[in-house]
Amino acid sequence: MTTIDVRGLTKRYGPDTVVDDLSFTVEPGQVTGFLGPNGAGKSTTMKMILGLAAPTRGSATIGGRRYRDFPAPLTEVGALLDAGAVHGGRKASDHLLALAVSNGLPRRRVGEVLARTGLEDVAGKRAGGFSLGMRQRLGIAAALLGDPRVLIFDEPVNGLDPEGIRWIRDFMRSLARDGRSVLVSSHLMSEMAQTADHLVVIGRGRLIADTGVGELMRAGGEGTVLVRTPDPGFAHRLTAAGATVRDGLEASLVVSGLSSAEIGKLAAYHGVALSELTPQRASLEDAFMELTKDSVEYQGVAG
Ligand SMILES: Nc1ncnc2c1ncn2[C@@H]1O[C@H](COP(=O)(O)OP(=O)(O)OP(=O)(O)O)[C@@H](O)[C@H]1O
Repeated sequence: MTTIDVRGLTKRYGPDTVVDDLSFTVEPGQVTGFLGPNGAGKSTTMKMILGLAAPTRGSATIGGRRYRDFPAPLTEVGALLDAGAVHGGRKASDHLLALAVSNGLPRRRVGEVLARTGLEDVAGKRAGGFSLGMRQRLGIAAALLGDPRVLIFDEPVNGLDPEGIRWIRDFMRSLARDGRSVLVSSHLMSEMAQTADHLVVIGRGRLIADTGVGELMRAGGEGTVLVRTPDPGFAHRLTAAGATVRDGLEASLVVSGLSSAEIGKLAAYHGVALSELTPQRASLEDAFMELTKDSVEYQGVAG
């Protein structure tokens, strides 16, 4: 079982600390989503894990060893940082074969990874003519060549159409089911909510949350309750009972501070008819915005 261990990882570029004392663990058998707004330091962290950038302080190890200490890194860790990094004039199979041969991997792996990523039919086509989704698959095929236990993907769904996103999502999950450790970055909570089991959230280089998807949902707040009633005085009764009430869409009331059961009892006590009483779960997107609101680089101002 191979984990990624990040301990006190710090990276400075000149006066800027872009990764700041970051510690987290990526466990096998699950997809860990690595989330943060643009510029949060996700790519820099991944590069340090992969030995492509040197930490200013701290360490990033895979199964207890640094990336650059692996004699055959591709058999330990597969990574996709930039799907554009493929020689456009080369056929997909030749691209993979060149990688396999130069890394001492068996040639049969080329056929195996082409099959696993559904690229068999286009194996003889030049990568330059591939759609972004196909290039992404080719990058993933390359990452899988050494059959590594650990996989790292930087924003793999960026720019993909819904079908491509679906494919990547299912593929990440299948890699985790194999028992591999999968670290995937994204700046979209909505995407990660459907893909990841565990979330590591950073903002301005610092750890904000290291949590299961379900726990984050609960931490996002107890949510609100949507109430509809023809009784114009009920809002006042809710406030008097300790709730916070604001006007929602189409004459509804958005109530926080009381559960739907408590609101129902209050209505019954006062003989008020309710036409709707719906608990609203805080979405992961809300939880994420709440967590990272102090760390986004540029905040839009609502008009
Ligand atoms: N080589 C470098 N030299 C100087 N600054 C850098 C370098 N690489 C990254 N940075 C800065 O470090 C910060 C973090 O960048 P990074 O790419 O790691 O963030 P990110 O979370 O991956 O963002 P995004 O989602 O936009 O890719 C940014 O402010 C970026 O400008």
